[in-house]
Amino acid sequence: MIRKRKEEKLNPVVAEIKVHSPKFGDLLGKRDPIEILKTYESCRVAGISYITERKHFKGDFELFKRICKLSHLPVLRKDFVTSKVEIERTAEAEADAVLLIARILKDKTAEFVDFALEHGLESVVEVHSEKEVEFAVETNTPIIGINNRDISKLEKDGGSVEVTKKLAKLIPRRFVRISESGIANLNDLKIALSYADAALVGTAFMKADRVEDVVRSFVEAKLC
Ligand SMILES: O=P(O)(O)OC[C@@H](O)[C@@H](O)c1c[nH]c2ccccc12
Repeated sequence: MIRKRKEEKLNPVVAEIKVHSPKFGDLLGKRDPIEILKTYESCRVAGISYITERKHFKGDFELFKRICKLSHLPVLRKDFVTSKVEIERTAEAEADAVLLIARILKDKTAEFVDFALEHGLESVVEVHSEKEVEFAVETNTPIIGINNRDISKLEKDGGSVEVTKKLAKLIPRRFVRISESGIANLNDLKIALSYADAALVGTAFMKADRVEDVVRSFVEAKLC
């Protein structure tokens, strides 16, 4: 008798290929970012995130385009987008989603979300405060990202999933909610996924000695 393989419930984890952090410095080392991508994919993460910002995160738009072309998973472009040209570039790169930061765009957030949707991109509107949640819920974005850190502090603040706990309940369930940043261990992940629909992790994966082991532990952990 062949036992039916029990449907494995995987945790919805978006894995970030984060090559540099203002707080920790170089995260990539001598590794090939495409190998990191393949490792993430082999661990059955839900999606891929990549920061294209150059100055503080050492992003590389050409690498971003390669990631979009090579990955079979949804790819999110993270940057401090302030112009619609950047949305067009994201769409031309054949990405699936673009981060739009409510702190930056404020009352232009809704217009930028619609522009992204018109260009075939999903948007992730990022919030870190109640005020920013107010901007986000007025838009047509399908996804709201709760940044557990204050992005203006460039990661110099710790970042706690308590921010997700505080803001998630202000976000109607018609939105997909992603808890982002400062998710360092399975306890953080458990809290994040108690309030949000998915979790986005970068540093904890990139700093791991054995990336595959840590990513797999996050994706396969029994959290309930
Ligand atoms: O490395 P962490 O703490 O797991 O965080 C990842 C991601 O959330 C973070 O890099 C991030 C969230 N929003 C951003 C906007 C721009 C640059 C980076 C980010």
